[in-house]
Amino acid sequence: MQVIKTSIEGLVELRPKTFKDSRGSFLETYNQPVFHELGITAHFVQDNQSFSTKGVLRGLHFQNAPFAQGKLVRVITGKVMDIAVDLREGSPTFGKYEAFILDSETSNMAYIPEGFAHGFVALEDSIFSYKCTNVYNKSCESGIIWNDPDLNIDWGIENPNVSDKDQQLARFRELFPQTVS
Ligand SMILES: Cc1cn([C@H]2C[C@H](O)[C@@H](COP(=O)(O)OP(=O)(O)O[C@H]3O[C@@H](C)C(=O)[C@@H](O)[C@H]3O)O2)c(=O)[nH]c1=O
Repeated sequence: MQVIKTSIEGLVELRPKTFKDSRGSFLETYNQPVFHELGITAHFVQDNQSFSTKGVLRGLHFQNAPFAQGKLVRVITGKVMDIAVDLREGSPTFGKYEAFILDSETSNMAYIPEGFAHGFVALEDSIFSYKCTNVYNKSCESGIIWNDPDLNIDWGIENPNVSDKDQQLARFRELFPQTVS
């Protein structure tokens, strides 16, 4: 398992070793002792899967305490651009984001700790799979509008397919008024 650090503390890309033979391929997507050794000691309690057609954008989502979620994300088929925004107050990279291209060919993953908003856009029809460190809690759901002008995320797409719910999400400066000048 190769770990690639990002400019944001705690946010990493993971590249598992894939074993290929005449039958196909094999890889470990999660191995607790290995992850612990890599410094990812999160305890996962829920696994999710979604399917998105090309052009679908989901996010930017997070859950508030006490149901904040760390996420280990990857695609099973297809390709997405995955976005994680640092919302940890006091973090030197607060309000900054990182983008990952996740695809089934490289089987790479991203580990997104608690305290981040998360979203992705499907660059192909994609099955997206992720482990979470906390369970779903509807009343703790929150999010930021995908095209927020303060976050200024380059999604690389003009008119993504966004759910009605996600189109109603708040602006970054509405949620964090004290941190935006
Ligand atoms: C996230 C979630 C949704 N649901 C239900 C609620 C709703 O009826 C239906 C679809 O929910 P959503 O539209 O919120 O699904 P989706 O937009 O795929 O939500 C996900 O987006 C990505 C970007 C994330 O980071 C995830 O944490 C999660 O928020 O599934 C659950 O039952 N359990 C869950 O854990």
